[in-house]
Amino acid sequence: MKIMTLGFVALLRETPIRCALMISGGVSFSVGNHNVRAELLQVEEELGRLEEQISSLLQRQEELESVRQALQSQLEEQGPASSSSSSSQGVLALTKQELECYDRPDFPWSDEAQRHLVDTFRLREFRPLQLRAVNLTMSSKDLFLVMPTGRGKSLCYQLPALCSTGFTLVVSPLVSLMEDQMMFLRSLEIPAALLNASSSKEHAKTVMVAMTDAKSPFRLIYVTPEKIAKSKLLMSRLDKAYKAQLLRRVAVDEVHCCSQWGHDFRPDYKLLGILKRQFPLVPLLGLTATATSSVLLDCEKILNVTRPVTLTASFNRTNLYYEVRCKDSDSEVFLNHIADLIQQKYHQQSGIVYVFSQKDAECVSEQLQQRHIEAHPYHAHMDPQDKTRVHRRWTEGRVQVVVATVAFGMGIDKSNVRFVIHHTISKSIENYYQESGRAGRDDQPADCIVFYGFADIFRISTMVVMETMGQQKLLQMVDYCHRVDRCRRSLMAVHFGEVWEEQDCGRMCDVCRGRKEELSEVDITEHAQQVVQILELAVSQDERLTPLKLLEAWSGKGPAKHRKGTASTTLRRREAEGVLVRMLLQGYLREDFSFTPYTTHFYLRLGRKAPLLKSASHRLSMSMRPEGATAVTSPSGGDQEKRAESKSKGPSFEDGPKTKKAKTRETQ
Ligand SMILES: Nc1ncnc2c1ncn2[C@H]1C[C@H](O)[C@@H](COP(=O)(O)OP(=O)(O)OP(=O)(O)O)O1
Repeated sequence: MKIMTLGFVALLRETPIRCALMISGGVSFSVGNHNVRAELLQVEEELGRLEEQISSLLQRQEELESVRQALQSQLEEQGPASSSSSSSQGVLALTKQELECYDRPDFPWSDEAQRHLVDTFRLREFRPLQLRAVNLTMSSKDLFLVMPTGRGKSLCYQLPALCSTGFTLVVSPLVSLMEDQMMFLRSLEIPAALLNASSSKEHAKTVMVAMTDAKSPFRLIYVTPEKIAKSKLLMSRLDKAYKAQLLRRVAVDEVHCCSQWGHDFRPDYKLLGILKRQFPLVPLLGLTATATSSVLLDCEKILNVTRPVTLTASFNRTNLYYEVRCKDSDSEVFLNHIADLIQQKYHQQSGIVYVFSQKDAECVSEQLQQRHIEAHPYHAHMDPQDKTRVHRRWTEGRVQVVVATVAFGMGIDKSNVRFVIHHTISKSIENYYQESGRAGRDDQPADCIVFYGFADIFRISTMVVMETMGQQKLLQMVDYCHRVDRCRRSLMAVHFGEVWEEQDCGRMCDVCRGRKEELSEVDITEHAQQVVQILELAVSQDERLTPLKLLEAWSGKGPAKHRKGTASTTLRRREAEGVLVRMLLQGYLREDFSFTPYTTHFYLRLGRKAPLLKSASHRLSMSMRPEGATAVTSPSGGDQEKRAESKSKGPSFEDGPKTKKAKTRETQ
């Protein structure tokens, strides 16, 4: 941020336009006899240049961040500090050496913990940070554990519960999540209980009595935050249990729900501070898959924990292969493509196909069934019993593919999912990370493939139009799909405040696997100028164009008035779409919406940077991979897979007679 501000001030000083900043903070333009349009163009040009400089400064900032991380880890090798173990207030709870002691297997409880890991949880070994977290909480330290979804946070309180007397109180935000956990614990024969608003009086009484009974079988008691906030009886039982030293640990799942800054704020989580106030000697373990340091700091205050140890696991899922494919506009061809993929590459393997809507879930699953794939739909409007049935049959391996909306999310914990295919892009990178992250929970290789289609951008855009930042987040997802010059992982990492270098990817994305020398930077200025002309014509006619109408006019089709005196393109459809997306991402185009009682319409309009294209010196380019140049394959890809692949690569200006013409024109 600092860099941006300084850069901005310096650039303002250089700005040649005559504008006087008024002391009141307003801006007065000394326009005089100048043509307003010319001056506006100059301002726009200057803004465009500024934006480019800001973007290169941001890139530099990113590079410096990565150098800083490298230097910090060098220091950590030599010295005592560790950023991932500090309390979120920046005061180190434990030094690096002290923390490393918690990886040792010689604590008094270590043998028992190892035995439970293997015999009770049927796992071979701890995943990174699990052992450390177990030892820290067993040593009565307050702990915040930030770990990506599916990495095994639950084990970090469930296993200690088995190695301790008394019980662990688990606060969880969703009854369905608690029920899943209960089912899981039951399958491992671990006695646990659940208290929520719909618990029967009899059941609640049994659980409350058990809290103060040293011989009670329950090792874990799950409650909703509402129950703690509203039930005096529960608090009095917990008080008694505390005094009898039977309340041994408190685990707050989804701890980010405490903070208003977190994305899932739950008002009742704000009241959980009472737990540490009433039971100061009981260690608290806060778990989350998504929390920035400011959110954690807020949680620390709300929960009344002082200087907890914070363990942060990397969000990089190294066993997942990320890939983007272009979606064929012919739905039959596209469906065949998905079906071929599932039949040839994931034969008898379990997977999920994420779709945009309930209708898509039903249609796509039906079409896959027609192609002899055992696929079933899953969406929010299904009967709960049907949902449970589909989920169960899929978990047991009797259904190969679930074709689902995002309703198929929380509580989905099948370990051997070998592929997650996105039939439509997600609405944000964070969403994509979560959804695709349901693959490969067993740490074995798995593929995450997203099919990227031009029209889908606008379908989703109208859906997220009301969400704060909805549009920006969607465009980041589009950027993730559109780019062919940057490692998919590195684009994702930014969203988790991490820096993953290409070596962290290990050639586990299509970009890193493709050959860099095949990429070409194509000048698309003239194409972009043609688009601007068409939109200017529309403005002069007081019309707005949808993306499809714009493409139509640009291809010399549709109503003549939309293309009067403008040039039509010789680009192929996919190439033309690529140019529009690039223009949208770069601010040469912008979105516009209109609302009717029944639907939301989406239009493309001239963006802030569009006037720059009037200047002869201004160029716009786009990185491209020639079609069919690289047969990228994911870990288990075969020959057939390569053939399917070459059909679906991104936009190209380089092959076929049509595009050669376009290329010649570009360089004129
Ligand atoms: N050490 C381990 N080795 C292999 N599998 C493990 C290990 N620890 C946990 N798992 C498995 C058990 C579950 O099937 C899966 C996810 O664990 P879970 O505790 O539900 O994740 P989580 O709590 O981090 O995810 P979420 O954020 O979705 O709740 O990982």
